[in-house]
Amino acid sequence: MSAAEGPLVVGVDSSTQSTKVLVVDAATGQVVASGQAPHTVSSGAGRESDPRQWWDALCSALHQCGDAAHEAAAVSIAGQQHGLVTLDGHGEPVRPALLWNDVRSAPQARRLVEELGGPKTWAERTGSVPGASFTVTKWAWLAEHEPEAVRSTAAVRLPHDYLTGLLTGLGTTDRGDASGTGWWASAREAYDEEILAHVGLDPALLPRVVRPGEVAGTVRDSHELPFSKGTLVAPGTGDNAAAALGLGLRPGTPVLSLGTSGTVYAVARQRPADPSGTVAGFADAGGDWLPLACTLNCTLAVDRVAALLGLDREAVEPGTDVTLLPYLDGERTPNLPAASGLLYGLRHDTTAGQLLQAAYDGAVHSLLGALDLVLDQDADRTAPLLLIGGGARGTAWQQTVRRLSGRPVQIPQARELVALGAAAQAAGLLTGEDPAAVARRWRTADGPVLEAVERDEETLSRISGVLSDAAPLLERGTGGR
Ligand SMILES: Nc1ncnc2c1ncn2[C@@H]1O[C@H](COP(=O)(O)OP(=O)(O)O)[C@@H](O)[C@H]1O
Ligand SMILES: O=C(CO)[C@@H](O)[C@H](O)COP(=O)(O)O
Repeated sequence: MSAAEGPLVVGVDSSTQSTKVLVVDAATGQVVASGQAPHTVSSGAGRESDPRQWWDALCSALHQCGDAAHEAAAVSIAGQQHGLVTLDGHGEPVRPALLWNDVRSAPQARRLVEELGGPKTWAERTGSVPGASFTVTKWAWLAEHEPEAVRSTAAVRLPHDYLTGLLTGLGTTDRGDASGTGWWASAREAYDEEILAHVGLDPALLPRVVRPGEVAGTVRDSHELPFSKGTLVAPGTGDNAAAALGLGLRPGTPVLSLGTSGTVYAVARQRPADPSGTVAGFADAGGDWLPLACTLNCTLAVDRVAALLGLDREAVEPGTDVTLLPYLDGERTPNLPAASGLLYGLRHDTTAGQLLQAAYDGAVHSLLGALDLVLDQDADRTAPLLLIGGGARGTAWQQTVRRLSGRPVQIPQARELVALGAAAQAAGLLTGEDPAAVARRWRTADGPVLEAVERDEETLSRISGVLSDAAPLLERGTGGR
């Protein structure tokens, strides 16, 4: 037996690049064991992953935790948002999942927005104007390009629903992840039958939306997993909503997450409805909301630029006039799905380190541009930005965010806040507490605060200028996609 004070809980983050598992002492928040296993994502025109690989990665990461997972009393799965998982009558994937960063459904997104009343109507109805990341546009793309796959589909799931379903044998989701589909009416907190009918998706194929604090099921007999039979399974949620739980976030505190995606968000009491489409009006995993803006190009894009230059990711040099818009995967914020990377202002004396700094600046510019739109009128605009995600460990990321935001930046010492948020949700099932209160009790957000420095307005306006002058090129794309 472990020397834990309380029952053990398991939190899972099944994100784009890997699965991370934490076994946590519910009494103290101490991480007693952890595991991680990678995923592969297709390259080329689309971004797809085989859902069975997420399950294998989960099994592998859990086994790395040894006996601790076997002792756990509850588990919760958080996952990358939006991905379209199509299952056949035997629960097997019909085809690989279409991921959040696959921009092939941009034409379907434009068409759906037009056909069903325009951006304002969509924002009022679902909280968001769906872009290519949203599940509804991926379903529309599939119906157009692979109608036989649609005909073979007996169940539609999001990544976290798929894994939760394999644990429990039941089809469930939660309000946080459901709000990223584009077929969940945020005003009514129910599936939107009219939108579903419009895209030809039978609501019977969708999972039941489990309420916050409700048990989604129990772990069924599985020789593959180190869980005990009967371990409670929490609703789970999307990864950003889980990180909000994991930070014990209170309304109005801004978070900037640097991972495969870049995201900026806050918890809000008011239901968001941004007709510009920049802010997605997600529900959080409790009873509140999670206005959020997301970029497709964050740590991977900057790491790619570093690799092209043959530099370590920290080898930045200051003093650049070069602008690099790192839209290697197309972009979502700003909404430029056909865009590719753009370099402007190169001179004989530009150094490789300056080019790398320009990539960081370009990635952070997009996120900070959306920050004011994410925060509502009650937010404290001088409060520290909480910096999380794999990139938050990098000095170049920390200093770029600090310089371009002009705000204090707090770096929580706890790592893996998505998995910690899932663990807090699992702990809440056992203790009856609000999961965000559990995370506050665990002091997950504690960490050093970097003082504010003067905001680098010159760089911000130079990037904004290039972005607006290059708009026709970026909108048109290179034709390669
Ligand atoms: N020490 C570090 N400094 C800067 N970046 C880092 C560091 N460690 C990891 N990263 C970045 O973190 C990214 C992964 O972040 P993570 O939040 O785990 O991603 P995701 O959850 O989207 O899979 C990697 O792409 C890598 O660039
Ligand atoms: O699409 C979004 C948010 O709307 C992304 O944030 C995904 O949820 C993927 O997350 P990571 O794998 O980067 O954590």
